[in-house]
Amino acid sequence: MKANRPKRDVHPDLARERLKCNFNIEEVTNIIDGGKDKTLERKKIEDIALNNGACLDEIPDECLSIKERYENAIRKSCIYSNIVRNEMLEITGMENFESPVLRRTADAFFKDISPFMLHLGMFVPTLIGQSTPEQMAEWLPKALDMKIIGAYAQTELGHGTFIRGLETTATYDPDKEEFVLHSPTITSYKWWAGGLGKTANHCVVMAQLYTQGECHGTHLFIVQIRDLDTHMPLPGIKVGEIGPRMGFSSADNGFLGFNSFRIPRQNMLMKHAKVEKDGCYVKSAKHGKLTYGTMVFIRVTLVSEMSFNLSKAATIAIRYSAVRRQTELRPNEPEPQILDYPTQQHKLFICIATAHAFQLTSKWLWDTFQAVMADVRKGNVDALPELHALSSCLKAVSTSDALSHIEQCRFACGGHGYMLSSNLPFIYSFVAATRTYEGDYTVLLLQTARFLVKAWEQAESGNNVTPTVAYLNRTANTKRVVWDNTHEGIIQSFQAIAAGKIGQCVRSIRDRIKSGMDYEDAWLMTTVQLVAAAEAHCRAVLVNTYWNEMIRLTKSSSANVKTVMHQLAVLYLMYWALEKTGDLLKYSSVSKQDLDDLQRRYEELLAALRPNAVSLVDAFDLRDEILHSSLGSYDGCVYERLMEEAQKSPLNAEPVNPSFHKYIKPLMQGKL
Ligand SMILES: CC/C=C\C/C=C\C/C=C\C/C=C/C(=O)SCCNC(=O)CCNC(=O)[C@H](O)C(C)(C)COP(=O)(O)OP(=O)(O)OC[C@H]1O[C@@H](n2cnc3c(N)ncnc32)[C@H](O)[C@@H]1OP(=O)(O)O
Ligand SMILES: Cc1cc2nc3c(=O)[nH]c(=O)nc-3n(C[C@H](O)[C@H](O)[C@H](O)COP(=O)(O)OP(=O)(O)OC[C@H]3O[C@@H](n4cnc5c(N)ncnc54)[C@H](O)[C@@H]3O)c2cc1C
Repeated sequence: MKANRPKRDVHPDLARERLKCNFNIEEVTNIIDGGKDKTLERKKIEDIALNNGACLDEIPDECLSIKERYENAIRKSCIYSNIVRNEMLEITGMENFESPVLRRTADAFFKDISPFMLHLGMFVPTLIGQSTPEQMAEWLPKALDMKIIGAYAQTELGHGTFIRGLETTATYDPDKEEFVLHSPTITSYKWWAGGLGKTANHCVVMAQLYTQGECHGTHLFIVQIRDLDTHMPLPGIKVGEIGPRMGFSSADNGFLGFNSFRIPRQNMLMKHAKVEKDGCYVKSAKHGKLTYGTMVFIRVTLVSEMSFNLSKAATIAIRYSAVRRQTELRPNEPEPQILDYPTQQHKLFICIATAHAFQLTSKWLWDTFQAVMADVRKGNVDALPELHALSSCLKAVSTSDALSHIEQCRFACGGHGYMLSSNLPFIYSFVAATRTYEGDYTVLLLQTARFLVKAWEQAESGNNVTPTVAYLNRTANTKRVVWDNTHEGIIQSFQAIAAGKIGQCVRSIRDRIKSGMDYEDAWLMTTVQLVAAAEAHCRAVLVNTYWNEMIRLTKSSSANVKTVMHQLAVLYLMYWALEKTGDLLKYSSVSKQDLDDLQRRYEELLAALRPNAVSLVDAFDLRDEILHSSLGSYDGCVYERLMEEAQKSPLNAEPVNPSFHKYIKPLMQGKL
């Protein structure tokens, strides 16, 4: 199914915007991609995948029934997997099957999500992270070659957050050297796993391991659930799709129940613990939570995923705002482009800056993750708690911020932003799920808070703490930081806010314990503050990392690229300082006058960035096929595209809908 898009001239307003650009767009693209080579590789891969037009649908996905949409998604997934397998991995290298380029290119095929996403996204990473070398040799080639298709079935109907509360059991039978998987209650049914409902023939299952009459907690198992030839569920397996959702419409999220279903002993993923033939349980992991490794990996990758989604939304909203004109400023003058309104700039320029902040931070987080995992492979797990705390809060805050900024982008496009053809509702509903999956926002911030409270106590007693909380050594015992409106001063203020809030949590917990509460209740009563403290810590990490990375990556850039990248980072610092004025007043010496000055400088910065706005989103280099937007295409022919998309509505296929004769006419004639 191919559809040709008419080639149009660029809208004159957008053409004029591009003439105003005063920096080298390609240099900024290279910084975002991680280097010139990476940009070239990405473009090459995008050309291979997209130049034959295989991804274009004649009928928009949203106009299809649930079944048609799923079938179309499978059709495209197969085309796309073939391209990935035969052509793209040749360029990235097999080991880079998780490359962001593949993820980005996939968006040209799927407005929503591919049913295969969780196969490459979670099933394969779990095999890599949780298998012994023998298991990896057995399963990984089949998975990478799409000979088996997998899902990640952890969450149950009754429990998602509290993994230790999962109810599915895997009981070892030494006589047959098999595990018996069982779902003892309705709440123990696996629920949510992407691709599980109709697509997968295998899945990774998290279950409570019982052997020799003892429960050893949750472990991971690889389970074949469907016949490879007929695709029928195997006897003892009950599997299906969970029903319509807010988004993820083509991901066939599934349910799964086991009725004493047997799998070979070798199907327990045994990298960190194993069950011997005789049923003896042997733990090799140096850290009890290494079986949660896939979740940490995905949390890390989600930060760059948020940058990507935000860059799409910002590109759509800014190009549209350059073309859209509304309201006379003065009588008889032309209506201004809505991008000229400072309120519109306030909504949108932070989205560009945040996409940069997340992208630069994600690269740093990825390097940190790789370094910690290298240590873990050598048996050193010392840095795992810090990585868990860091990945938890960055996942929580990046998904939450991306979500609210994407909604701002939709607001910024007025009524047309509400159209599915703008793609903003799809981007929003996709990102809405990220705030919940892979660990809910509140739950993950509370994990970070546990780490912060311990770090604060260490710093309070004069001990050195780990790098991301090193600011506590400086600020834990300080009352208020002296306000300084330079970038260093603002970063230090964020650190002071974080330290102040963590300290306040520690005092609240101690006061509550003194007044007779046990530790658990004192902690529980303090959780509202603990979430805020973890968020503040995350903001301190984000501003510091973004700034340092921006300086590092622009060292050899041209002067104007340095300036514009600098402006974006300063905008990010100022935006958040102004958002947190209450905290600044509490934890720094900032005055009303200082805040008024900051507000004025922020407004001047919006004006300074205005001429480069369109070029800054052009620098994200998102092809129209990836944007899927009537409002955001490179040529800016917004109204033509809206009209073109409207024609595709199935309701426009006939001049009179049959319901007129069946219902409306009888109603009009009083015959109903
Ligand atoms: C590139 C990707 C792009 C797109 C993706 C596209 C599509 C993907 C779509 C959907 C995929 C979705 C998949 C899923 O959602 S899979 C299911 C994910 N589920 C969760 O994330 C559940 C969240 N819950 C948890 O992680 C844990 O239950 C929780 C950490 C909240 C608590 O665990 P537990 O009860 O076992 O521990 P605690 O007693 O609270 O803590 C004990 C101790 O352990 C430390 N800890 C916990 N987790 C870890 C970890 N992962 N690593 C290291 N340490 C960990 C914790 O901090 C405690 O330490 P201490 O305070 O020192 O005692
Ligand atoms: C689109 C989508 C795709 C998914 N894909 C998969 C998948 O492929 N595989 C898979 O296994 N799972 C998947 N999930 C499940 C997902 O991981 C869980 O939904 C998520 O971890 C949240 O768990 P929950 O639904 O049990 O929420 P709950 O834990 O029930 O949360 C409900 C509310 O309670 C609050 N809460 C819970 N515990 C605490 C606490 N200790 N302290 C304070 N507040 C708390 C939360 O903040 C939240 O507000 C997916 C979910 C979605 C939405």
